[in-house]
Amino acid sequence: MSDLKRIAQETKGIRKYFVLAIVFVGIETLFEVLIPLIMAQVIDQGILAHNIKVFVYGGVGMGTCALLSLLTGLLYARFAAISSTRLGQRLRDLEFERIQKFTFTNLDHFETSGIITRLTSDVTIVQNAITSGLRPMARGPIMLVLGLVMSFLLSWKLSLIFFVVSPLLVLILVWIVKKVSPQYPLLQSSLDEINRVVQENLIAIRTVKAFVKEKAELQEFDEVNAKVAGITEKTFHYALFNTPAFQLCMYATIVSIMLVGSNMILQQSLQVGDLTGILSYVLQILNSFVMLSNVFLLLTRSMASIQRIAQILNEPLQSDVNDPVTSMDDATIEFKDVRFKYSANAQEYVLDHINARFEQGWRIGIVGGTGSGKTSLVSLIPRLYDVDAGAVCIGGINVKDYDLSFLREQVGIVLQNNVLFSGTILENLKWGNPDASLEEINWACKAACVDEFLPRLDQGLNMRLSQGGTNVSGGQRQRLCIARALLKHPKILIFDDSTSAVDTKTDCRIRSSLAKISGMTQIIIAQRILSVQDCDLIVVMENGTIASMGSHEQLLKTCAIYREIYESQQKGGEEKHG
Ligand SMILES: Nc1ncnc2c1ncn2[C@@H]1O[C@H](COP(=O)(O)OP(=O)(O)OP(=O)(O)O)[C@@H](O)[C@H]1O
Repeated sequence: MSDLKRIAQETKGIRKYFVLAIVFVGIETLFEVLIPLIMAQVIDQGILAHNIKVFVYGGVGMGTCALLSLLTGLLYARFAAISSTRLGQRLRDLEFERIQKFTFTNLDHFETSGIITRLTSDVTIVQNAITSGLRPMARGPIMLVLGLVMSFLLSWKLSLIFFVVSPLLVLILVWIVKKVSPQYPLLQSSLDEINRVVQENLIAIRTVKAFVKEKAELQEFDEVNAKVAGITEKTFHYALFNTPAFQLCMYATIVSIMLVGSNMILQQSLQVGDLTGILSYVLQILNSFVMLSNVFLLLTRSMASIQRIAQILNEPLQSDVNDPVTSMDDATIEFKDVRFKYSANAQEYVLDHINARFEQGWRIGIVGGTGSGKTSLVSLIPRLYDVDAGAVCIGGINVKDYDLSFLREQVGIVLQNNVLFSGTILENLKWGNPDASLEEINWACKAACVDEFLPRLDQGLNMRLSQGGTNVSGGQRQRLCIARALLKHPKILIFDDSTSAVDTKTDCRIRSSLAKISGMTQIIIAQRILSVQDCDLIVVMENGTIASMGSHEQLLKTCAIYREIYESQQKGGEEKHG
């Protein structure tokens, strides 16, 4: 219920359409319910009593009711469509806005496929609940109550039959709802799974083809597809009982009313018109039960989706401090006894007791084995993740005290697997700084060695990149990402193994251009010692701790791990050249 409240809070401006839709469907139902009552009068006091006046007035009355019912029905449909469309738009906006504020920790709580389902299918289900559910939800109770009142007015004795049949129908409907409702969350999570398989396959389609894994992929898809079909079948298997249950009860009631009613007509305690009227109300009353059970099913399905949408809207974000710092005079970075792990339940810290100081304008190299914590360490600087203990400070101020957007503007990061977006190369570069002049763009392209391959590309800066930038090589992509980050003119620039796909000569050229940029604190994570050996400080990571720090020469003398990496790379280099 709190999830429903959460969504309801966000429906300002839409509620009036929602209320209007309910009001019009209510009026539509009232007119519809009046028709059998007038019909009973027309038969008894018009046709059977040969009173032409009652017949004509009754006919006009029924026609007017039908016309007004049609008109209000149309108005209902319009307002229901507006509420549903706008609610869908609002929910997608809210979710997307929230996701943009997510940190990596938040993102770790969701699968990408689950986020996509929550933005698409779950929103559609909530919208469907309005378009298909609002009408029966309003009509059901009105028809039920008015139908009962009217049939009691016509003949209370005959109407007692409803009290025998209705509980039976209610029991069947409750059983169906109970069986079906637990299936809906399962159905939505199985849709997540199908999205995941399709998404992974499409993203890694080149790898799939290179490993000739099409069959295995097809099999995995078939399995999740069959799972979705299985759950859907199970869900609708129970839901299908609705119609036969309704028909059974309806025919049982009609037969009983006909039997008792015709007896009453014979004994002259009931008129033919009243019996016809009651028979129409039988249909209305039982129909309203089925409508209500369908609404229940729709609501349970949309409640499952509302809960999933609310998970995104309620995901706790990194809190901004009250008076956030929005200036950075000094880009010196300090790690003060930092401890960090990705999950609160994890046994061991990924980073443990990290103490280090990187002076402003320094170039800091970070090396270490895979999984030693290099990426995790630099992720704490722009608060992609937050420390569990200790503090990361920039210019003596805790990163948590900075305005988050400001902090991230000051810290550029070129990730290991940075991606480009569909659009031209120029648009991609300007993503780093929309106001960048052509002069600045040329400077960044030169520094990142993009100028080496740009003239060879079709249309140069205006070449269109495909989604993810897959129509340029890995090394070219990395260089474009570096140029993009340079255009941001950050105070701190982090390169996370971002020249791994670039040849050694180009890597060397990029490094020497970067060395010329003064005042910017640069952190370079690299596998190759060659990429960091001229740095002011080199940090050697091992199992989440700093094994050693110093210059290249110092580390060669004092750090066995560093020496080992260096020597193995020297040997590799010699063997290659030999
Ligand atoms: N999002 C994550 N969730 C849980 N554990 C993670 C996550 N990212 C990394 N880890 C774990 O944290 C540890 C450190 O990973 P990290 O990526 O910082 O290492 P690294 O030194 O940068 O490795 P590499 O050189 O391979 O990139 C590893 O054991 C890794 O499995």
